[in-house]
Amino acid sequence: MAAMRDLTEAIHRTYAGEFDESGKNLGIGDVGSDQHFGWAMANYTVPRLADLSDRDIALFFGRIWMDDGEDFHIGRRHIRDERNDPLVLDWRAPLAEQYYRASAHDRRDVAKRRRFGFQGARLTGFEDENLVLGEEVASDILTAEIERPRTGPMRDIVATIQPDQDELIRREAAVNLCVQGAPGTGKTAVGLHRAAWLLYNYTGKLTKSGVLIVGPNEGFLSYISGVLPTLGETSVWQTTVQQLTGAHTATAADTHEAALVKHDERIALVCERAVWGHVGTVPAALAAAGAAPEEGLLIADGGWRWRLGLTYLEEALANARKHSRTYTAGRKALEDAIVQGVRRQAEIRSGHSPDAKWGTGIKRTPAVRSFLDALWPKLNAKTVLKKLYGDPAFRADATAGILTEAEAALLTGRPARPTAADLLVSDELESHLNLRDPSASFGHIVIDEAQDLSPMQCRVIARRSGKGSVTVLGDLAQGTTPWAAASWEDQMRHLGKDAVEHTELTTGFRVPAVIIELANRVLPHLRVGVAPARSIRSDGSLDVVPAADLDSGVRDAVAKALDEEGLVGVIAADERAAALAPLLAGLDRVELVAASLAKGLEFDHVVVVEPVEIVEAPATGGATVEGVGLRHLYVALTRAVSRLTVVHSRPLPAEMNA
Ligand SMILES: Nc1ncnc2c1ncn2[C@@H]1O[C@H](COP(=O)(O)OP(=O)(O)OP(=O)(O)O)[C@@H](O)[C@H]1O
Repeated sequence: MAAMRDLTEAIHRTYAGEFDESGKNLGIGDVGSDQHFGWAMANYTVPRLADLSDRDIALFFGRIWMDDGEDFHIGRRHIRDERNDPLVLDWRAPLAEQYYRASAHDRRDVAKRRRFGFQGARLTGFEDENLVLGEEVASDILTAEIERPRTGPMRDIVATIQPDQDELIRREAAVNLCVQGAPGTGKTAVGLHRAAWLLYNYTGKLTKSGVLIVGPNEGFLSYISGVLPTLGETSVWQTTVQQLTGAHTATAADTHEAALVKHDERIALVCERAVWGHVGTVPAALAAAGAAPEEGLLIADGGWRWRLGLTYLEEALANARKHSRTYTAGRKALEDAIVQGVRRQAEIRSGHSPDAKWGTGIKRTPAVRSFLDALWPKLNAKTVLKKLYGDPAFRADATAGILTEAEAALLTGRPARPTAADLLVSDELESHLNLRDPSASFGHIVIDEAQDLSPMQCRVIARRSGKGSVTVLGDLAQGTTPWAAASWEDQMRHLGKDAVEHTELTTGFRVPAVIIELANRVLPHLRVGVAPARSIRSDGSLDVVPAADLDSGVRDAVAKALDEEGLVGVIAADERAAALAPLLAGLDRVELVAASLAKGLEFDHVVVVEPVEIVEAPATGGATVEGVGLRHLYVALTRAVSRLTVVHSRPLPAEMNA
């Protein structure tokens, strides 16, 4: 690695020098080709140098001996010798697949596998499996890796990726994956490693179109933010669904009922009708342009007068409707057809074809303009939204047969001060008006906690996916929004993908068996048909502590938790969490988390405070949503890597009892 670094440094010195030199004699605006090249090389070498300077990282974590006598080391990055032969294979290289997938039953030409254990860059041990002899070792290195105390953000799992995870990570780029997985089964880890694998194996295509990771909130994003950079990927966009949909710029709030309607998939139909319903009929448009329908459209062009008959106009309208993907393109097609009709007459009369400037003139004639404005008026999303919200007759037309009258009445608001849901409606309207620039679509989108997305949010993401593929990760049992998905098939339909591979993960890596057993008691009460997690972990501890005084119960539990290594997460109903803040202020290694924001996170030790309050708490926005509290409790109970303490002063919710 030192040799590779030296070489990169030499390249950097050469080209950085050239870059500076070539810039010296250039005037403003001049760019020499050497400078382009120097700039490119400097850009290439700087991140590569940073990558190669990381000393506190093991160069490899595995080794395989093949049947033909060859052997390979597997590591986080490719390392080669001075003859350019590989010394260590990047974990994403095709051959590394054998390291992860080979088993005694399906050896894949692997004779022997060795796993190395590391602490930082220090080798701590190794385990061998002689697959020819049918050996399969329950890996202590994997167990130690999972149980290693958390110090902060999520870590990569490259050294211990399991075969079923590897299969998902390495599915080819065109495949749309939908992964249902119980808590702690590694969904987030799979999604992030899949992004890294795709970027490595489809570099050309994906670095251009981009890979996007969508997460539920900023806390979650910062928790996962370090994983891809440690794998050498810094060019991935990570965003929350709120940022993607613009919801973070919303300046007003909807009532719970209004938000429910605005997030509903039927709004997509309303939007379609609200836009396309503006297209009128030819006779009415002729009348509006001051012409008698039977005369057709009369166009004065200098000394000439042209006439387009009713049949021609009807046909042009039908064609524009049929062949245009968006409303704005349809208007243009109709306008072009009008010019084309006139042009044909002009050619017959004069024997030659008029130029483009003449065409522009025809479009600008008062007759054509007023006819077009009446038949196919110019629109933008804001004006349509304003009409939909502010014009009862228009709204009634746009929603008839789609929404009930009571639901339609909830479609109100001020587009100038939009709510988060108004931005979704606006985005939907815009999609009927104008085609998105295809280059603004991502080649691949990884969507985590996807069960929480509403149909309208899914559609916003779908429009940014275009022809790209998606990896959709989530757990129906952890759905806590009022519009959480009840089925993955529906969710994938909203995401615009019909060819989808569905899988379910059930091997739990995070939560030890004693703790998952408690959470699994709650699972049947959530009424979702998902499989419970089976933990691979027999360690861990669970304490249920009744406390006469909740505050002192929490204080004692936290003090005891701090006796052990690692992070302590205190999870309480949102209001209770706010009240506990002074009690826990300034404590090192302790994080206080509102139950509604605990999703996706994990801590070595979790203290769940007064479960019954978490069950009773209203959903975000103050509304009562059937069953959401119990799902928050299920999420809270499944955040512990090693130890869970439940502190309660009121009786436990009945669902927690065996
Ligand atoms: N193969 C593995 N080797 C080591 N650790 C792993 C492995 N797979 C998962 N883990 C660890 O298990 C924990 C849970 O993984 P992750 O957060 O990806 O699960 P999840 O399914 O997204 O959970 P949730 O649904 O609760 O958000 C993480 O600490 C992750 O690093």
